[in-house]
Amino acid sequence: MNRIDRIAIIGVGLLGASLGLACKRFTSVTEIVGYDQNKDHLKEALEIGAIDGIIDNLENNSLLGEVDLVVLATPISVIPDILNKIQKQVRPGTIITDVGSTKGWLMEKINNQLRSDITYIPGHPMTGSEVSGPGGADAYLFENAVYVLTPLEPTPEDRQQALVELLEEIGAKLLFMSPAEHDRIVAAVSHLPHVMACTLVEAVGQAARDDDHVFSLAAGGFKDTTRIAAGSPRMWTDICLSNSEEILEMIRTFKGELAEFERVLAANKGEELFNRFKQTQALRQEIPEKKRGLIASTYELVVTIPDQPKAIGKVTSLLGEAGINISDIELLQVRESGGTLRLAFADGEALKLAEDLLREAGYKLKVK
Ligand SMILES: NC(=O)c1ccc[n+]([C@@H]2O[C@H](COP(=O)([O-])OP(=O)(O)OC[C@H]3O[C@@H](n4cnc5c(N)ncnc54)[C@H](O)[C@@H]3O)[C@@H](O)[C@H]2O)c1
Ligand SMILES: O=C(O)C(=O)C[C@]1(C(=O)O)C=C[C@@H](O)C=C1
Repeated sequence: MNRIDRIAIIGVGLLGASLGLACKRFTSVTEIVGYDQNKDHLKEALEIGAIDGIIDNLENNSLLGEVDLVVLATPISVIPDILNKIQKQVRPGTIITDVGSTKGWLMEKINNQLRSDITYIPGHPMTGSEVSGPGGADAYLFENAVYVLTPLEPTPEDRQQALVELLEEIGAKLLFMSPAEHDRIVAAVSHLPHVMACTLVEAVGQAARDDDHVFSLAAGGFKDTTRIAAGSPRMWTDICLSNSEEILEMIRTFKGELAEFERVLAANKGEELFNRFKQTQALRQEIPEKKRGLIASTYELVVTIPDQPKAIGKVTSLLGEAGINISDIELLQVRESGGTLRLAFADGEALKLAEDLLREAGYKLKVK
C-alpha cells in the first residue's frame, strides 16, 4: 500500500475529530467515516466536516471493509473490545492504529487477538487539551506535536511508511520507542502533572471552603498549573489504571522532592531555598523550544489584550503582516474577560521586531 485514501475513525471526540479535520485539510485522503457511541458527537463531527459519513454500528458494517486505515480514538479501556469487533470486518492489509495515552496495558490485551493479515501500529500524539468531544476539535492540533509510535514485531515497512507519511502531512513529528519506555516517560511528563494538578485543586478547594475569596484571588499561577485538572474524568481514570505502576513510582519521586522542600522551608534555610529555585529555573529553561505544549521560554513576550472581539486576531495579523512568525502562542486565561497572550519567537531578532511593533501599536507587554 502506498497511500492511505479512506479512513474510519472510531470515537469522534477531541482526538478523533481533530485527526479527521487535519486529514481533510492537509492530506489527500478522499473519505473519512466515523463511529461513536454518542450520536450527538457523530452529528457534530459530520457538521464540522471532521467526517464525511457515519458508520451506524460496529457489528456488521460494509464501510469498514472499504477503508485503508482505522483509527481508534476512544478511551483506552474499550479499545480491546472495539478492536475485536472491527477486525472481523476490515479487509486484509488494513492498518489499524490508536491514539491511546498509554501503550503497555493495551499491547498486553490485544497482542494475542490480532488477525495476522492486518497491521496494528500503536500510537500516541503528545498533544491535546482538557476539552472533550468534537466541539474542541482543531485541525492544527498535531502541528509540530511529537507523535509516538510503538510498532509491534513484525510491522510491514510499506504499511508503517504509509501511516508515517499521513501523520507527517498533518504536521506531526514521529518518534519510535517501546511501549515500556513510552509509558515510563508519559508517567513523568503527562500523568504525574495531571495527578498534581488535581491534588492541587483539591488542596486549594479545602482552603476555599473556609474563605469565599480564595478562588477569586487565583491568577495565572493557579490557572496555569491546574488547567489540565478540567480534563475528562473517564479518560484519566483509564490512563491511571493502565499505567499505575509507573505513575505510582513518579508519585513517590515527587513526594520525596516535596518532603525535601518542606524540610528546607521548615528549617528556614533561605540560601538553600534560593539555590533550589535557581536550579529549578535553570532546568526549566533547558526544555527545548519547538516541542508543542512547552512554549519557548527564551524568546517570549506576554501581551495584554483588551476584552474585544477579534483582539487576538489583531495581534497576530499585525505581526503576520510585518512578516514576523509566531512559533508558539498561548492564551493565559488570567482574567474572566480580556486576557493575556503569551507569544514565542524563533530568535531574538523576531522577538525584538515584535516587541517594537506591538509597543508602537499601544499594547502593554512584558518581555520574558
Ligand atoms: N485529550 C487529550 O489531551 C489526549 C491526548 C492524546 C491522546 N488522548 C487519547 O485519545 C483518546 C480519546 O481521547 P479524547 O480526548 O479524544 O476523548 P473524548 O472524550 O473527547 O473522545 C472520546 C470519544 O470516544 C467515544 N466513545 C467512548 N466509548 C466508546 C465506545 N465504547 N464506542 C464508541 N465510541 C466511544 C466518546 O463518545 C467520545 O466521542 C483516549 O484514549 C486518550 O487517552 C487524549
Ligand atoms: O492538555 C494538553 O495540553 C495536553 O497536551 C494533554 C496531554 C498532556 O498531558 O500533555 C494529556 C494526555 C495525553 O495523552 C497527551 C497530552
